[in-house]
Amino acid sequence: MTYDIKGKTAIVTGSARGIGKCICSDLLKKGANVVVSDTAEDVGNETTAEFQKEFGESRVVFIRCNVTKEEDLQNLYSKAIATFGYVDIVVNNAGILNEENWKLMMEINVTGLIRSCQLALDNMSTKNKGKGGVVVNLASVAGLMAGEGSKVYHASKHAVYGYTRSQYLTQGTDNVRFNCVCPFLVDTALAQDWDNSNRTFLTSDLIEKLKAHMLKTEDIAEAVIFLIEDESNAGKAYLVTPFQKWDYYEQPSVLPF
Ligand SMILES: NC(=O)C1=CN([C@@H]2O[C@H](COP(=O)(O)OP(=O)(O)OC[C@H]3O[C@@H](n4cnc5c(N)ncnc54)[C@H](O)[C@@H]3O)[C@@H](O)[C@H]2O)C=CC1
Ligand SMILES: CCCCCC(=O)/C=C/C=C\C=C\C=C\[C@@H](O)[C@@H](O)CCCC(=O)O
Repeated sequence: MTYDIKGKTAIVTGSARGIGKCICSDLLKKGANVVVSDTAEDVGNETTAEFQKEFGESRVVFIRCNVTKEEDLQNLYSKAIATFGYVDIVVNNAGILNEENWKLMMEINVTGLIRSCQLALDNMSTKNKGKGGVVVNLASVAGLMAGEGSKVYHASKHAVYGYTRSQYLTQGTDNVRFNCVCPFLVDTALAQDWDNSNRTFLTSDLIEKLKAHMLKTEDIAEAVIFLIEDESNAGKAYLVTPFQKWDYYEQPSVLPF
């Protein structure tokens, strides 16, 4: 079954630039109203003005939100609802790669994402008189495999994967659909940082190979739109790599019953 994005309202965290910005653009093309949200206020306002010019002033707003701050997240949801009437779609995209400041990375990549999911449920769950909705979380292939150079980043993305799949187990009572997308390396500022910080761990040969296969932000936005529209695969992780056909990641079963 296909979920119709037209006329729906979407929040995308960390969307001033990079993958998040591209997701906003595709959601707008599909007819959604969009909340651009980020800590970077200047870039966020520029991005929003760009979108307003292309898609109309009334369809997109910028709301500043640091996902590590409870009051910012609450303000994000309440202002989005005050502006557009309801929130149907949430893309938890904000994320950093910073092994030195690993506690902040866990706060952004894991704690902030989980808190945003809880607020999505508070506002969208049919148990709370919501109309249901869709949440897509940005995990990574780093959430499905080991990595010598960015161990805490890998741990954070394993957490996103585990949390998203666990939400699926109760989605029947909430009518809020959860999926995560697990991209390979994407050509953004974050990937550039990873390249620099991994030079001590990875051979230059491997780095060159990885860089030669970088995805584009458009690839990830396309995958996110696909997940939002595909109502039949809730709870699953969607693997997006340049090496195979994009597909749902099948985790082996652990329980013998
Ligand atoms: N670039 C890559 O190779 C891959 C990225 N990802 C994930 O995709 C997501 C987006 O990454 P990129 O676009 O590559 O990075 P990016 O660095 O280009 O964009 C991230 C955005 O998040 C914002 N942000 C940072 N801290 C924030 C906070 N506390 N609250 C709200 N916003 C905040 C930044 O200001 C920035 O606009 C991240 O979750 C990342 O882990 C997943 C797989 C591959
Ligand atoms: C790993 C942090 C990078 C941030 C971007 C991201 O989220 C996605 C990265 C995509 C690919 C990374 C590949 C890394 C490969 C090496 O670390 C490799 O040596 C790991 C081998 C692991 C294995 O199980 O064979």
